[in-house]
Amino acid sequence: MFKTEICGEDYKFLKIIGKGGFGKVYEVEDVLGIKAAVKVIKDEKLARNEYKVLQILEGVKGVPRVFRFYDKGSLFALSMEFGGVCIIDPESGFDFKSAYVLSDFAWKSIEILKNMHRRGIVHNDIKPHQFIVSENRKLFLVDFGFSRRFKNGKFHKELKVLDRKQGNFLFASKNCHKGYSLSRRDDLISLGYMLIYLYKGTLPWENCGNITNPAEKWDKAYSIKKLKTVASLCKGMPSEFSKFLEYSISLEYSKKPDYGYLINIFKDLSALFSSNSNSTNASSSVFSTKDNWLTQTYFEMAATEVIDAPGFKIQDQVEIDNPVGIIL
Ligand SMILES: Nc1ncnc2c1ncn2[C@@H]1O[C@H](COP(=O)(O)OP(=O)(O)OP(=O)(O)O)[C@@H](O)[C@H]1O
Repeated sequence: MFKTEICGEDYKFLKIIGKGGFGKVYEVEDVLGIKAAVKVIKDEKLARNEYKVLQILEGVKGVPRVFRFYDKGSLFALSMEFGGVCIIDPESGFDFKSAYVLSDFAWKSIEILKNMHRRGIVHNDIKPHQFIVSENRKLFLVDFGFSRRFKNGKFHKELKVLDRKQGNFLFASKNCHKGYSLSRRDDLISLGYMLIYLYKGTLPWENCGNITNPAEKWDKAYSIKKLKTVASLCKGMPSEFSKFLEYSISLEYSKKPDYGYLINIFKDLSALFSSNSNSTNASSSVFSTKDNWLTQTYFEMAATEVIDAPGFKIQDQVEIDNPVGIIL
């Protein structure tokens, strides 16, 4: 239960919006009725890490602004900008089987990762639950508990082999299974698996989730991942998705990804579906004609709205030139 002792009189509790492995996230509102999210965490190190990372990422479009850190001895909390609902929550209303929605989501997620990486941070736990969307379709990435700096000053950190796995077995890269320290490529690979999952609703190693022993679960999932080619994973999807995953997997540990190339892959694909009624004749289309209908609806979306909270300076919002489904 959300206790007033955690945030004093700063917020009124509205509801629980997330129960993760490490704590709970609450939807709250301040005295002015402005919503915020409060994440309560038991593990001090994780909580402080997330707060620090969010401070480093202050102003990055698509990352919630962090307001305060609360230290209550045995419980820690951080208050941040309220992002909305998870993209896979039925309430969000997204149909990721639509080429327009999926490719629009893809390039905007890559844009968030690009801007986060530019600040020297890798997320390390990319999965659908970490993407949330506001009522006005602003897309946010959350949960920076496992995030790390990948550089020491100017130089990329050296690759280490760790004796632990981190993140989620479903979306973890094969590098993660090998115990390698994670870098920019791994955020992209996890996003690649995630795009397939969003479209197909499953991944071939999903059943491993039934294995109760964590080490066995990870090992079994890895053995299946090793056998699956990118082509077989992306079968039935536009070739852009396999291009993205192939490229991300091919990256060396410390190589800076060509984000522009990746963003354009999906911008071009989404443009195919948003431009005109010929969209379903597009060579890469394997999607249904209802994409045209979706395009019409999505084009009516309002431009980016600045969500602000008292005591916080308004960040400059970088305009996106074409009005699209999900706003960064
Ligand atoms: N700023 C936010 N605004 C709105 N909802 C949020 C926000 N931050 C988190 N949530 C919701 O709470 C859920 C859990 O948050 P988060 O992933 O940060 O917690 P966690 O304990 O690390 O979870 P897990 O162990 O599953 O990774 C998210 O999936 C999201 O639905």
